[in-house]
Amino acid sequence: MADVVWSIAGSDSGGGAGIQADIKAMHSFGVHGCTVITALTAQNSLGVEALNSTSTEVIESQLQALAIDMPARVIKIGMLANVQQIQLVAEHLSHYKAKWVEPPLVVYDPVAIASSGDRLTEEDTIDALKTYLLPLIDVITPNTQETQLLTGVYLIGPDAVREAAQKLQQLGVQSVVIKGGHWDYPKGYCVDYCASQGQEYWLGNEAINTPHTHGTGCSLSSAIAACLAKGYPLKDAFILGKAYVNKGLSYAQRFGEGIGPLAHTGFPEDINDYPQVIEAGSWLADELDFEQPIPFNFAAGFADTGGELGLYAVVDSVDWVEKCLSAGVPTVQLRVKNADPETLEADIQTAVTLGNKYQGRVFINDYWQLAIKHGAYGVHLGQEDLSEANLQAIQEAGLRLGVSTHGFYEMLRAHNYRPSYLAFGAIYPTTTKDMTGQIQGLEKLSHFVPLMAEHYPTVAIGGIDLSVAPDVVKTGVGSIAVVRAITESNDHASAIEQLQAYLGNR
Ligand SMILES: Cc1ncc(COP(=O)(O)OP(=O)(O)O)c(N)n1
Ligand SMILES: Cc1nc(C(=O)O)sc1CCOP(=O)(O)O
Ligand SMILES: [Mg+2]
Repeated sequence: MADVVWSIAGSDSGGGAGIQADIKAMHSFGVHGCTVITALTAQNSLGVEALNSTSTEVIESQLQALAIDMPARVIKIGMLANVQQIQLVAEHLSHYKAKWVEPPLVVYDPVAIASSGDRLTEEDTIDALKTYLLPLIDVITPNTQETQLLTGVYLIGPDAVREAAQKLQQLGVQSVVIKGGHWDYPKGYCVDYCASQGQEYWLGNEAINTPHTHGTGCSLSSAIAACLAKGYPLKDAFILGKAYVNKGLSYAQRFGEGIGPLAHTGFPEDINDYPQVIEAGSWLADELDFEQPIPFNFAAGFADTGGELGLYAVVDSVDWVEKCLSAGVPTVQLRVKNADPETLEADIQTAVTLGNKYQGRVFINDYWQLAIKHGAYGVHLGQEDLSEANLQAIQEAGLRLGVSTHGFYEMLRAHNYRPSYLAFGAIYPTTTKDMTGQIQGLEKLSHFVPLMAEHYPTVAIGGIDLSVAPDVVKTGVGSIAVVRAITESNDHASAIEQLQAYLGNR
């Protein structure tokens, strides 16, 4: 079932929404889209002229044909035209979830009203949706009107959005993405929301000024479905879906007399199409009245490193700091876990002194106060540390700040802080640290690097050794960070020499 996604939805004869949009969006993300057509709409850029629902027999035969040969990793559902269709699809989904060896994830875009304002489902479907379908849904992606229709909550501000999402979760939906295309707060911006597994994610960007928005909702949910099929976590699929739609709106054009369709333009490669992660301190947070943590330590813009970091050794003792620096490693991190409080401060001080002696960059992991106190070159922090460390103090002391990221969401979150470099991990499985569920692979690394290389030195970490280093370097990443490839090699000086040769003059 590798990367197969089904779309159970209506056909749009105008080619802009429904099945047609779904297939194009899925193709853009490199998954194979299959279709189960629930209705044939006679539609153009001016509106819906006729809606011909498919019979339940015809839907069932399409489902059966696919189930026996091309089971889906993710099933995306769009328009279901009547109660019979809802019941039939729900029965099949229950069966797949109970019986398939790899049960599919289900993404539901509750298409009730077309962007032209035409209603696309019969009036009595809402109760059936709540009873039969919603309890089977992993991710629902309603727009403002659909959210209001399903929950009765009017989306007048962020708290109302949270309340509506909770109501949908009480109806059995696992995760909720509420599309903000129709809100206008803050004025001129488009803000979207995702609630999943007890976490919330807010994304925002300036609204893209085009009348050609037909198919936006179908495309967003198909992009999310495709990314989930590729194994991306929902927060990353949410980011990519939003970037895809932003790019599609920028390139959208008219084909008839009315509203043109979103353009389908492949994987979003330009950072300007990506939304901002909204969190306290970030650009839209004040407008949305986000509560600020106490103490509030947000800071953005850190001292620069003067270029790429080259070979980056991550080691747990001052002995290793010296061995690496003396063998010519340009960047070394002292990463001491379960530190002995008796020796920690002296070790940090020694590491800083060694950095000065060998003219290498020495970063201190975690212990930012001691790094400031002893004038380290820089500090390396994880995502959790960003909310807790005193970033203003690090910035004022002129230390460089490196930040770990694991995926697109964390990458864009780190971008809010404008750190000195970004690390992407874990590229491969590693035994040095538990990175379960966070392995990125080379394909994602080759998206991260061009998105961020204009703004930052880039670092790849996790499972990198001599055998894979040449592939990692081919992505264009500026630095490779390694633990075991140096500390567990038989001959660390020769491992260092080889890794540096792969990196060339980076
Ligand atoms: C270069 C580099 N990248 C990532 C990490 C991981 O840092 P963090 O997320 O803070 O996790 P710990 O290292 O503290 O376990 C790193 N140390 N260095
Ligand atoms: C410390 C660390 N951080 C990672 C991340 O992805 O953030 S992966 C990792 C371990 C790297 O060790 P090795 O080179 O031995 O695989
Ligand atoms: Mg850390």
